[in-house]
Amino acid sequence: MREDNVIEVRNVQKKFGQKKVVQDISFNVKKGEIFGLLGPNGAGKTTLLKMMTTLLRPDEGQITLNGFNTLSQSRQARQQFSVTNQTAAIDQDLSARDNLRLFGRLNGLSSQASRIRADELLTAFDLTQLANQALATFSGGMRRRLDLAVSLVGRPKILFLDEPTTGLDPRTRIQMWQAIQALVAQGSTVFLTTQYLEEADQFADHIALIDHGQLIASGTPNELKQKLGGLQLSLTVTELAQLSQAHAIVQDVLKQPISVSEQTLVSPLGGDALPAIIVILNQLQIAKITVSHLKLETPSLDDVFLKMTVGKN
Ligand SMILES: Nc1ncnc2c1ncn2[C@@H]1O[C@H](COP(=O)(O)OP(=O)(O)OP(=O)(O)O)[C@@H](O)[C@H]1O
Repeated sequence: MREDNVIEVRNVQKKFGQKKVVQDISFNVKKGEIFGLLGPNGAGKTTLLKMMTTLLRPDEGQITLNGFNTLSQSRQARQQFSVTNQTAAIDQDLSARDNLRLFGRLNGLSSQASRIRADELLTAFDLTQLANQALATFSGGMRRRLDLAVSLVGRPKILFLDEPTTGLDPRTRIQMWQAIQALVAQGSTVFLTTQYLEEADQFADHIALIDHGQLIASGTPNELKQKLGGLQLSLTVTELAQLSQAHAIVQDVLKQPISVSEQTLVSPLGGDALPAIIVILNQLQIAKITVSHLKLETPSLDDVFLKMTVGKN
């Protein structure tokens, strides 16, 4: 294992019956990273996460957590991480504070240390006012916050999160991300699955995109966007009647596929972007085509996701 690889996934495969749900997937997660696993519904994210957290056996391949093999050293491997969505472990009849203290004790903290940790987490997750209420009275969002707080009690070296922000209101989402970033700042590594590309773009250091159980792309958000050809030109014509003429000019200069939405043309720019833009603007001027909006932009992760998974599901 390389020193800075906290998680190594090597040629992992899983079948359910005849269906190959995870097909020969390999990647590494480095210490202190937020690593996002993205993929459409049914891509195999949860299955992979279950194998990484020792809940499911891979048919082939191996996974190590801090160097411990999840099959042959499962006990040590389990000591390396915490995982959310284990709400079953939280006691409904106890208050939020008592649950956090109990988990502190179960994590080997002294009575005093678990009281202090519980209070820290209640504050971090804005649960102080509800701290003494029984969980049965909590809303879904409050439960999720407590669930994450509970998984942070022991300051895990690795934290696995399955769709941590799905269904949360914007304020709670921000709190979740702040808590995740605080944990990473203290040296932990976070592996999460998400459907929210803009969140992955903003917060993940590294992203793996899977589809039909296969790894189809992996890299930093910027690297993935570069795979789509880097910068793209977005140009809006003032008159709809001039759209097809503008389309022909852009097509002629860039020789790239152009997508059209209302009066806007979007096309990837090649390596020599600036001269191409100058030529386009000159030709538009000669043709007396007026432009209301001109923008150079990097593609979004949405574009990457759609391009790489489109038509395959
Ligand atoms: N225990 C199981 N037995 C049979 N098939 C299963 C089992 N668990 C998952 N599958 C199938 O494996 C495929 C991948 O499922 P998985 O839950 O890993 O996907 P996912 O990427 O997490 O999807 P989602 O985003 O919808 O949660 C799906 O086709 C699912 O129906």
